[in-house]
Amino acid sequence: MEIKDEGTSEEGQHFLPAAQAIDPEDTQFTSIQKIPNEPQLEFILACKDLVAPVCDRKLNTAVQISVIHPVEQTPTRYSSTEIVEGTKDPLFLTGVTFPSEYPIYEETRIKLTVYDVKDKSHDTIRTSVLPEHKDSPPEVGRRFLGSASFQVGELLKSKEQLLSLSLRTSDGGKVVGTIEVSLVKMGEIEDGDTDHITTDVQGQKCAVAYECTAPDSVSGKDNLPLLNAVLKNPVCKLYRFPTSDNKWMQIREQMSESTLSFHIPKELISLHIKEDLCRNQELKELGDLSPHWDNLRKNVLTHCDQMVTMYQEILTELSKETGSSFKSSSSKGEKTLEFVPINLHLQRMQVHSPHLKDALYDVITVGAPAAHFQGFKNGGLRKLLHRFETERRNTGYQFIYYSPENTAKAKEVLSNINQLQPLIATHADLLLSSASQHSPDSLKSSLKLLSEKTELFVHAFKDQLVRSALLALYTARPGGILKKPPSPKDSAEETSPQDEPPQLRRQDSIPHHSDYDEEEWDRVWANVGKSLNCIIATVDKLIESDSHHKEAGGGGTSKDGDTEPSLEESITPHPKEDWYEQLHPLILTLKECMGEVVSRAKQCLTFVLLQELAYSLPQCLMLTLRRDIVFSQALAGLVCGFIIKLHTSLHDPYFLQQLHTVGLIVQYEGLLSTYSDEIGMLEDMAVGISDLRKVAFKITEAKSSDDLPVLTGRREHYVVEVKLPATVFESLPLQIKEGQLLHVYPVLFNVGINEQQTLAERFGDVSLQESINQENFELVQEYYSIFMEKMPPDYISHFQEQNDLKGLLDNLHQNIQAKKRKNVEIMWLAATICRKLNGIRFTCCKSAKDRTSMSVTLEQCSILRDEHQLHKDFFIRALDCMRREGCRIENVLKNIKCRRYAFNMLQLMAFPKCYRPPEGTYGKADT
Ligand SMILES: O=P(O)(O)O[C@H]1[C@H](O)[C@@H](O)[C@H](O)[C@H](O)[C@@H]1OP(=O)(O)O
Repeated sequence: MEIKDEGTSEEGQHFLPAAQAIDPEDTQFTSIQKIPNEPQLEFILACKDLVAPVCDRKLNTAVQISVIHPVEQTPTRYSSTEIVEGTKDPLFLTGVTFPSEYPIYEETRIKLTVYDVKDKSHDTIRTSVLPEHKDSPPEVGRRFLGSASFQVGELLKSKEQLLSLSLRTSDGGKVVGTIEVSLVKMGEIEDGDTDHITTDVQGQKCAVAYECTAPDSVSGKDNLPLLNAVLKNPVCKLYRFPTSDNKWMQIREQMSESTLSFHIPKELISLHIKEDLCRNQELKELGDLSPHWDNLRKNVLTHCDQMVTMYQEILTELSKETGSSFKSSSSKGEKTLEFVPINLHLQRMQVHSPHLKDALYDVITVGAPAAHFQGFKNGGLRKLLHRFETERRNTGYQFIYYSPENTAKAKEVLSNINQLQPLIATHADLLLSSASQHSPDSLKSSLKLLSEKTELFVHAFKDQLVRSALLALYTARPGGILKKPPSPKDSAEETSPQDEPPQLRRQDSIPHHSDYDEEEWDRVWANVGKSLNCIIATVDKLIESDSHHKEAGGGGTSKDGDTEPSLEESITPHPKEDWYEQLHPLILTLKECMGEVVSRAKQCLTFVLLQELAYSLPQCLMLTLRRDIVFSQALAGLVCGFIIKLHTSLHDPYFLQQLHTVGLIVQYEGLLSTYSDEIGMLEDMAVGISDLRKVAFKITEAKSSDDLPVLTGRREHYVVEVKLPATVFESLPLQIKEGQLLHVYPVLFNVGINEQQTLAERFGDVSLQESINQENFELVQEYYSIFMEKMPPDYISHFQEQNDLKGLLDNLHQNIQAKKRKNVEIMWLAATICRKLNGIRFTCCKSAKDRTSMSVTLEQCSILRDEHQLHKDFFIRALDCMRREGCRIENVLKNIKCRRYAFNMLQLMAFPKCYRPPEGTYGKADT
């Protein structure tokens, strides 16, 4: 017989009935005193002397927790405990926690309903989220035992912060046992008799006494505004697990979305639009070209303009998503959301265990950065880019081949020019203003800055690429005919644009032209240096004659440039005018020379970019789009991970030192299979992650409390400016405060674990995974060497004592070499190495929903076992608690509105054992 509970709406912390979340009447209720960002209320549950209605078997019990808001009568399901098997005195390891945002008051009632679960496979019947739905589906597989309720205020004011409530049958009559509710304060200790606690190994007992140690603050409070601006909609879970010495540890699990999911893509797309508009303009300003090149340019411009329009449309669409901080797995193929990372969350575990320092473990979970809308029929970026480059190199009859490095160099020089030219102009104007003030000191310092920037400018053109590009452009002008065959000795590395025989189309050829005056560029370029030298000489002369003038008793010039009028001044031309007038024409010449260099260099380098775009339109632009999309998803995750890492580690001076001297390792765990579409996803992901090397961070002082990071740069190099509150910023090392760029070292290790991977291993190809793991192992080793070299010796000796990093690296290497099937050891070792190196951890699968959830919960429990002495007999129970009632099942719910991991039995048989979820939590789900 199934006994139905009264109608309640679906549980789920995000899905509060709207009225409940925003009701202005809430103000009439008594708020719970709270610490910022800490949960408002946490408690744990245990039952005693439960009476089974029919003595057919031992009880398997679970408690469902519902909330009755003061103005409402109906309970809203909030959470559940795990199922405790075979006892009438169950002690639940899954507790209850209400995050700081939750509308809960002293007047709020909590209802506790105890069920006897007969069939675990039916336990997750709560398949849809219908908060206002009053008629719950029939409770298949479990029967109602009894319920009790209390007001939050009663618990808070209770003597020992413990309530012992009678459980009654649905008619409110018969008492069927007692339920104990104990308030928990993370870091404080609970006493209790836990003789009957069930373990993985049945019959084990655990005498438990909480011991009180002062909670160590692990979350810099000064820095909270930053975190609050970035993290949204937290889901919180609470557990208590026994330690190997039979004490309790408390674990709080938290999962939050991030506003950066949308903010970073929007910033990035704006930059792409800016960059591409500028390039398109430069293409238009290339001047006259011969018909072949002119047609090519027109064609390129048509496509490029279309691309810009498309980026603008995507940005417009994204801008409509104000306040969004989450893209669900079911939206992964939506065109307008392609730049947004899939299901991005911070997964945090906070541990308070006896005798040990409180600890935080963060993993960013996110769908593998990949271009789902474009699809994977032809593979992903790693393959597509390689194929594109090879074909381009070998098909040079319509354009000149420049290698990706040279194309990147052309972009870099162009960007340097665009930055330096206005800067030099400003310094030149400042020099003139110092001259008009007749201020020798300020003149000297203006000159210094002008010289530095001009030297950088001149230096930017010291490249063979500029010369070869100038010649190439010359030949592409109307009437520019190639008279001589290419000569390898003058090589940059281009192939000829003309229809010459294939043997002449070599990688290192350069167009030649007999009429081309190769030295002309040298003259134009040298003129900048010469005019700077003239300015330097004139300034020296002016300052020298000024000091002679003063020595000879002339008009005094005070240090700050204020002049005192003298007799001599009144009869000789005013020195202020002299200085200005002498320098003014020289500055004009410098600007003119610079203008000439800029115009020539811009044109010829833009011509190099034209070559990149000319090949295989529009595919080449689609490839850029694909790379931008994948990079955007990866970048949003990275910025989120960086900010969170910064927030949690700011108090650690060694971390800060590591940050500016070494940089941070960012380790991605991939669970994709090397089969079918996921090959393409992995190929996208590998490029997206390695492209993150182009990103550097800079920390600046925030002007307001919700300052979000700002992105600058272009496709080859981005800087993310992270803003910290003044008080925190002040405490940073000087190098960071001065704006030193902070680098990241992204690495990816992938191990496919599902049934598709079995197919890949048996009948397919796993070489992609093998080469990614090998390549990335080398990167980790490189990072480790820099770390050992740059961190201070006293830190290193302590670090080596604590951690056998060398051993872990050797072990990882052996496992990668071993080529064992589904060798998950690789991921565990890589994650451990990353944590020990103070890095940022990521876990990804296609949607970051199912496999990722298995992996992060396994990682959490492994950490509890290895670092916090989780009782070994409770490992599986802890894992099941987290998978059954923890944050990750909420993650599944938020993504697909169904509380089931999307695995079937067959799939799970292919999974390594510890990646299989507990019975009743998986099944067919419409993903
Ligand atoms: O979160 P994932 O593990 O990528 O979700 C997979 C799941 O592993 C698989 O069993 C299922 O058949 C679906 O393909 C899930 O992917 P969705 O992207 O459809 O959620």
